[in-house]
Amino acid sequence: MRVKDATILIIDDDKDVLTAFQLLLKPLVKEVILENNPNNIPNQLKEKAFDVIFLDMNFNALVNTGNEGIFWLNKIKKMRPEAAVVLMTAYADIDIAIKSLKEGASDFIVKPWKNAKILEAVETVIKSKTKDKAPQTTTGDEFIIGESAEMADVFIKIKKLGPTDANVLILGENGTGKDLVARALHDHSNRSQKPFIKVDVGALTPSLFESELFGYKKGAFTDAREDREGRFVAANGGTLFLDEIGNITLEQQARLLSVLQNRQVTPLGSNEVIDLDIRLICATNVAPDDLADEGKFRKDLIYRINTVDISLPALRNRKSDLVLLAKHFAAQYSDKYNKSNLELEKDFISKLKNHEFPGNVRELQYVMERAVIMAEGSSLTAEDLVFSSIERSVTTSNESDSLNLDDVEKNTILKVLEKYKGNISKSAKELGITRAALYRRIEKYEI
Ligand SMILES: Nc1ncnc2c1ncn2[C@@H]1O[C@H](COP(=O)(O)OP(=O)(O)OP(=O)(O)O)[C@@H](O)[C@H]1O
Repeated sequence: MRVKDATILIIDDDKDVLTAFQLLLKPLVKEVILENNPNNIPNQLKEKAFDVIFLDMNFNALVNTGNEGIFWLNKIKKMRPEAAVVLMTAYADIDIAIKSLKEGASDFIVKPWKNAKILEAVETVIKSKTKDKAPQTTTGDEFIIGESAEMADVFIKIKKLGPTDANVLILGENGTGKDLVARALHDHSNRSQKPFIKVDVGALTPSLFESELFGYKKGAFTDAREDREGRFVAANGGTLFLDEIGNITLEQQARLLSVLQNRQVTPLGSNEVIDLDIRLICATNVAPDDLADEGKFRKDLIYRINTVDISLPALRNRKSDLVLLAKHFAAQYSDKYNKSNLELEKDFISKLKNHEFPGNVRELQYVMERAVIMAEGSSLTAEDLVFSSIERSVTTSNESDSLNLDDVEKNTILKVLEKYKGNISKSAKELGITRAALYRRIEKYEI
């Protein structure tokens, strides 16, 4: 469909906004309908099919929760699922706006907006409506590969959140691409020309935590032979990426919180207070449920670092990306090792799909590098695909070709052991057998 054939509904209780929309869109589209009372939305929808609906998030100036926008969004999607809804939001409500994308909104624009942004939103949603039925092949960032619906969601968030200064918490298992996403957020921000500083806070000892992050003055402690700038100050003007944030002690959390609250840091042994202007991105492989455990993690810190979160899906939960990524790495390593671009044979792909990839994309990357190095012929066959004992193949029983009972039992045990990271008690409980019975089977199957 073309923009000039579009029928557009604008819902906002501010008459000036409605007039501005009308002046802008009327000459460009088929019809613009204005509505200043959200309670009339059902009637409007009964009368006409709209292609695009611009919906204000807050109608009552006194209650700025944005929930009213979500309420009306749900109503519209129920009555007219085919209509593309673009939410209009204040900057402070950006996290609610992001949530609205999950609830079915097609896009959102942040107030105050430029006319170009509105036109861009109309064009984008009309374009995506036109190719709605085509398979999704979004590759949001040049280096982040993925065409699954889960990754499309991630790309939208990178694009939307990048230019804001919102604190982002990236969640995901090891090797799912948290580093890449942090970098992409920085690259999409206005700070992209400024420093991007990464600190693996989970790996810092208690004494290093302070000196590394806050810096120190010469003589502040025995080994402080000269002044050293902390990572907070190094990131000033740019982005600070704190990785493995779920692994720091409660005491370290308190120190971090006070810096983030005050937006100031004092190097060890110094009286000088340094103002900070940083965008904070944090990442963790700790599951959200565990982060909610107040014995391990301060709620106030979680709130501060997590204006919005981005969850990266495990590779085993987005099999449609698996082959795409495997081909990408095959090409990359064929190039690196001066081999002609190695194709993936069918048996290679099916072996790949039967693996659980507990190490996610990083594991796939290693496996592909090894396969390319070992390959003899002009294509990759199942024989070239070797999972090391660390990344042991955990073939799910229902995906396995074998219906042999022993194989099924062995695979189930492997899967459960993997799930509980080798914890015998928890695994035995899940399998419904005693610890001794589990040990006997581990011995029997040489696990
Ligand atoms: N979607 C993707 N497209 C291309 N490469 C990817 C993708 N996801 C991850 N990778 C690659 O996989 C490797 C691991 O990614 P990354 O270091 O970002 O993961 P991580 O979640 O930060 O891991 P960890 O929790 O262990 O730090 C990197 O080499 C990265 O380039």
